[in-house]
Amino acid sequence: MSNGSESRAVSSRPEPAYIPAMTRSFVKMNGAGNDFVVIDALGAPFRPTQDQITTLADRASGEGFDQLIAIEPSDAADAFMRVWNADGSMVETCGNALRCVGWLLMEAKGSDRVVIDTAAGPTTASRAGDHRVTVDMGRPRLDWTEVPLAEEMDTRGIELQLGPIDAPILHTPGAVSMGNPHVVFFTDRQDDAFVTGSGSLVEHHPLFPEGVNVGFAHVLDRGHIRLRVWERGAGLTKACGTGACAAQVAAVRRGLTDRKATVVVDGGELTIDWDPATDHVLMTGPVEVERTGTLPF
Ligand SMILES: N[C@@H](CCC[C@H](N)C(=O)O)C(=O)O
Repeated sequence: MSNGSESRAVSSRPEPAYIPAMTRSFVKMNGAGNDFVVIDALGAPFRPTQDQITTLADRASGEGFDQLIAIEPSDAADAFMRVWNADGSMVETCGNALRCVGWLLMEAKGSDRVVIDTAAGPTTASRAGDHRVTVDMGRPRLDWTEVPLAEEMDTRGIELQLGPIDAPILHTPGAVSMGNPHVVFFTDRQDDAFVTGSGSLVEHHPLFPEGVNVGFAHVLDRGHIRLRVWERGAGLTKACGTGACAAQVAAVRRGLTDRKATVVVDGGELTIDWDPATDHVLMTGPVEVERTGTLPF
């Protein structure tokens, strides 16, 4: 029969602070086509090198993803979500990943609502149907950079400072932070060559020393925007959640859409509702689990 002194003897053995995982399992997920490798780092720290991330992100030889996501412990929330782009850069947040991580946490906890902390601040995710999640993305920031183009860029400014954009610019472009930085151009030119060429030009422009996500938005009517986004550190993706919020905020500010609109992206649709009562942007969209796997590190 065991007694207190025996158990004390066992627990007093020196133990390592944590036992490093030899391999690590992951869940491959996507939100409207924007895809992620999601790691459970609640029990053991996960700090991949830039080389490991870019190798893993490769769609030909690795698992392939737009962003790598780690779910970490948090004192202030249900979890902390860490985000790396496919190029290995660590960034503030990711809207589509917040829906995926929110869904995973709600499934694990059997709850309908969770709080997820990020480097951009805490967010709340709640169920909005089967494999659908709403995330409260908080208040948009319109003063995130002091460059002359910041809040109300004009077409002449773009020509002078960003180089010619080879497309009709239909409305004044906007700069919006959803915790991460976005510029939004309103144009009906959205072909791959244009989005890739102009997107990479603007992403690396000296006006944006931290880089920027670049949206190309075509307003279809007061309730619909067709959007393609060249993402900082990831290139052209099938969807960008924070980009959809930024496009809708910029469109509302220009009187082009109602406060609630559908943003049509390459991989599906996102509903974006900029609540006038709270000034918060609510994003609703799908969550998909593709498969599970094991990382080699
Ligand atoms: N796909 C994301 C945004 C991911 C980060 C972005 N590329 C950045 O560098 O800020 C989303 O759904 O919001």
